[in-house]
Amino acid sequence: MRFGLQVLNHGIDDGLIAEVMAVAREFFRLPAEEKAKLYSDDPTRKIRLSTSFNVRKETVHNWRDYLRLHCHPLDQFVPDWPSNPPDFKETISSYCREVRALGFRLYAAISESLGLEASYMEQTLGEQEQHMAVNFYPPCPEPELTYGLPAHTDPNALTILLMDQDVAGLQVLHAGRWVAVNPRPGALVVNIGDQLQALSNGQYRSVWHRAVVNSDRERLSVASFLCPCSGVVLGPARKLVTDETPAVYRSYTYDEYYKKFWSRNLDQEHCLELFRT
Ligand SMILES: O=C(O)CCC(=O)C(=O)O
Ligand SMILES: [Fe+2]
Repeated sequence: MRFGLQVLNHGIDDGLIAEVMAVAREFFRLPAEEKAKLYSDDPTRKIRLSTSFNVRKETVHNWRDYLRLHCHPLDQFVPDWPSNPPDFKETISSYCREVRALGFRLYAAISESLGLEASYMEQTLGEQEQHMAVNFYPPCPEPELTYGLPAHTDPNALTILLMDQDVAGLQVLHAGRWVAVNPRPGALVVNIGDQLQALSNGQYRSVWHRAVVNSDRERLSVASFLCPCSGVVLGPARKLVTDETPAVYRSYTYDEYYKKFWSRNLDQEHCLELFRT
């Protein structure tokens, strides 16, 4: 399956995963006045609490609150993270380190599966930024009228998603149909992002996914995004471009891509379509 998968033997301790979900839940239970200090609708902020997807662009809002954090290098960003709940910084930092290492192991496996050097993705994508979205979907009185997150693909390279063990909500588009991804105890969901689709010259597909909400239970998810640095030049790996398989995408910098992504709304055509040769 070349678009997304659930990994079970990921090597991240179950206890740590449970702690991450617990501090995330506690964070969203803080009084609104305390959380309000972190509110911003500016997507360039390195820490911000926001709602919906991109409140500056969209006309229909989504039923989601989220805390977005930059996570690498940790010592640069952690001091500005919430100090309440008290173990937030430590728990989330430990998890960020583990997720990064897992992401790099997945890069090696993906590179080799394409016939590239194991180090190809990691080297090409460069010293990567790592972002996190802690998503909180409150119960929604009219869930048929909106989404938690509408259909989108992730603009980065690879996303590792920790989902609520008790409440389902993620759906992926598979063969033209929306399929629910039911949480499996201890599993992490790995979504291929747009940049791996480009680097693999379309052999890997960044997965269309969305989050639905429900009327009686809140739901949490913690998405970790590995993202190329902004100046990195991206495009199909040279070895994958042949007479039979010409380059599907032109080369571009991640900065150019990311700006394009955030200048649009979700639910439009795949952003990568705008980078075809
Ligand atoms: O909540 C989910 O399961 C999906 C979250 C997601 O797709 C994202 O944060 O990009
Ligand atoms: Fe996503």
